Amino acid sequence: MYDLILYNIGQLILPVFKDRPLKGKEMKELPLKANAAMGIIEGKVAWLGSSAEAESFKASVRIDIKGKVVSPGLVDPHTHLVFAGSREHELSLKQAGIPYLEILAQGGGILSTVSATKNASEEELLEKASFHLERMISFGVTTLEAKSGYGLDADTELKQLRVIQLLKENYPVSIVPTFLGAHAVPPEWKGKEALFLEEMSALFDEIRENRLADFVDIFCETGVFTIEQSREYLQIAKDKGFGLKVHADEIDPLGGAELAVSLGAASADHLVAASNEGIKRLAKNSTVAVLLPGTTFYLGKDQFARARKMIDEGAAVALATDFNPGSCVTENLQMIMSLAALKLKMSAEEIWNSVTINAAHAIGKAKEAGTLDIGRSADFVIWDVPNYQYIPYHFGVNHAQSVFHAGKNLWERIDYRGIQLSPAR
Ligand SMILES: N=CN[C@@H](CCC(=O)O)C(=O)O
Ligand SMILES: [Zn+2]
Repeated sequence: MYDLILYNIGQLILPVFKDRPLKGKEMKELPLKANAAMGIIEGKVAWLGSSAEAESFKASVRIDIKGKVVSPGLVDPHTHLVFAGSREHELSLKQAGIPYLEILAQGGGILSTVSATKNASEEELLEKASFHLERMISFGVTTLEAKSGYGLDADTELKQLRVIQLLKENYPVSIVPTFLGAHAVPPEWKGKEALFLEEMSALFDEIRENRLADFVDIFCETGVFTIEQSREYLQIAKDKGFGLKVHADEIDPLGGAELAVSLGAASADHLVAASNEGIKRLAKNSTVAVLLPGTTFYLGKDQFARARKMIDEGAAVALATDFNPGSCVTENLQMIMSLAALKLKMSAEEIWNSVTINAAHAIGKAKEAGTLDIGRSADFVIWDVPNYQYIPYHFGVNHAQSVFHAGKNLWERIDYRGIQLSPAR
């Protein structure tokens, strides 16, 4: 007796799980089951087969998918979910051509969100993050990463990490916390970056003991932290048992990709300016290149990350929203899938692998998330589309019909109910 049977699935998307991310040509393989059915017991996938076979099975609930698409729950491996305030005033600065790093250097950008976040209570941060998280879920996300990084002092960083813990307790989705205390240099620490990093690394033990973060990340960029500062900081984190992530080569080609690979980081993120050498090293290793085309789009740039070169040379690529209040203000991972098709020239198969299994590898969750198989958590999305290629193709809207985590329905689209017009007079 199944708790739930889905039948008449037009295309069931089943990305391949390996003990490392899919690389290069492997990313073109996207196994699909046609006329499929899936049985769920106690929140786990208990059976996968054909719709015809499922007809005789007993189940508490049966859902007719009507030939549409079912995929694993999407995985968003790079978000800055917890912050206060918003920065719409920066739009006109951007339109006036003031670069992102210049706004930051003038004390705006990340630093203006830092002031707002310092002044917000834990409850206020939780309420705002919950709002954004619910939106992410509505777009089909059931596993995500969430970073701190808008505190840049012990109290506020820990406050953000505690809010991520509360989100984990409040929502039946999987959230992977990352400590990004090294997100910017606070004005009072300008010129004393190494000392500031010591201050942040002094928090590692407390964070580890209280299981407040799985990963440590750093913004390695011109005017923020150098390669050498980043290497030293991340090495300490690694020695303490954290997984590593790097905001790498977003704007200038500093060698962040090379750094991430040399430290065995789980991911190098952004990579818009990654060098040929950096791409070569990614291709030879399993550090996932987490690409954020929404950020390039939102910053109004023409030069996108060289995803084609990365994949063609054999690297593992994942995609994320980078949801944050300054450089990419969207919770919509489906929109990122469209940008990946249009701006990164990725195929639909590569895109799906990038928001499922490879995204899960980038945050250490590939054994639990990113594909569907017997014994795995039943995290899946029912999509109101005729085929998997349709989602990147029809952009800017929400194609999710129902979102499930561990067999539980988290979100359901409300259909158009019609408007009662008063009779014409
Ligand atoms: N580049 C650094 N950090 C974020 C942006 C954060 C912000 O602007 O508030 C990013 O990944 O894009
Ligand atoms: Zn980021």
